[in-house]
Amino acid sequence: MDQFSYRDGQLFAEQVAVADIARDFGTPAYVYSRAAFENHYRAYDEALAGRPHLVCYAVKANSNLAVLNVLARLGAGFDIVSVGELERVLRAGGDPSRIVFSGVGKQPHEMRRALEVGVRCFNVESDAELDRLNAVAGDLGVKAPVSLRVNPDVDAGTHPYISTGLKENKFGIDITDAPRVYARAAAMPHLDVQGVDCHIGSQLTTVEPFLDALDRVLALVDALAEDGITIRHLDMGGGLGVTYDQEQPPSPGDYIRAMLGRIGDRELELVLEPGRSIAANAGIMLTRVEFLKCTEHRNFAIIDGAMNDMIRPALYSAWQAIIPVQPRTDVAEQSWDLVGPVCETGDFLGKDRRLALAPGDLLAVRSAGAYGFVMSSNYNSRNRPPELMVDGDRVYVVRERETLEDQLRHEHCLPDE
Ligand SMILES: Cc1ncc(COP(=O)(O)O)c(C=O)c1O
Ligand SMILES: N[C@@H](CCCC[NH3+])C(=O)O
Repeated sequence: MDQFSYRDGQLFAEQVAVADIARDFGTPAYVYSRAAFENHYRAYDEALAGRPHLVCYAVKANSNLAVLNVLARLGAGFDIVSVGELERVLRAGGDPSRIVFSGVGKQPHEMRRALEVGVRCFNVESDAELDRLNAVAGDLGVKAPVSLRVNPDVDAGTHPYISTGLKENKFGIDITDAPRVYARAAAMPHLDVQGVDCHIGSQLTTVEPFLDALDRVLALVDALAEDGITIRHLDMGGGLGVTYDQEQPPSPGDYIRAMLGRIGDRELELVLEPGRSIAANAGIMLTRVEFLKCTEHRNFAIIDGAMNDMIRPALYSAWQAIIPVQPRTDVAEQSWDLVGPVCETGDFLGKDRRLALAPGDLLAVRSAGAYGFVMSSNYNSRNRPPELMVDGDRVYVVRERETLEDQLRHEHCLPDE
């Protein structure tokens, strides 16, 4: 069920009129739905009920403490890529034994902290990282639980910037080289080989690339068993896409059932790292029209949200739906480019959108819960927007709007001569 829908001619977030949120908290602003986060997480957890599994929400998609806390309360695991994400999960009440640590460039201090708190597993991406982890674990006198992230060389059929499972990508260990690296890992005194991991890309809208990758990974698991290396868990990463426009990705249930069919009766715990499919459609970004500027060539609606607030359109030419909060019928629909105040031609949130607009109108950029606020910046010295979470008929400020003082706090002029 969509938690952002029209009622009585205006957009609601759960039980709250979005226009009231704009009145009370200003724009631009990110608005999340607690129920949407919960429903999206449960779709994974329920499809895996009855067999060993761990759904590790990919923190990078939206790392707000309230989001992590809502998911932690449901018993979620977490996929992290930095010690910063680790500390966020811990502060939000996440269970360290349900955390997997991914990422190509883990620092020794990050490994140490993760070992101290007892994360579930490190997803290791290179020989050199194995050596580093073995040394750090040795210093602490512990054994580090390890999975190798393999690169299965499959085409995820997604945007090149968010495809990660091809040979030419920086991620993972070439699957053909994996048996050698597993043998090395198994011989290291401070490592405990537990699993295999792969993540082939993001915003995948069909199951075939996942199944191609899975077939290759299962062949590896079977070959390792013959070499005496037992793999206990299989982490298939994240990557399931969402509907931004007309895409029709499989539901988490269909995607999971397809994978379980291939896994068959192998005794493997299934670990998943969904980010976008839990967070994207649990949020909108609210923005207001400042000016309408029509030229001979284009119609620009200049809005108060910009590329610094949401960079996906500028970075990937990503398309996200932009809808009126209070649709109007007193002016004609026209084609508008929705552009922000930042001094870049690439500062747009949408182009050629058919909308009936007047200055002061509120717009909602949909599917903004993932890779939205987390990728925001202070470019042009703009304060980042607040994050608000709706829960039923209540709205909570889960991150305050930044102030100029927040931005300047860490900067210093040179001392006087
Ligand atoms: C290792 C890893 N796991 C999980 C994710 C989450 O992916 P998504 O948001 O597409 O589910 C990513 C990002 O693509 C990733 O790099
Ligand atoms: N940030 C990207 C996805 C990257 C996925 C992270 N591995 C997006 O907005 O689509």
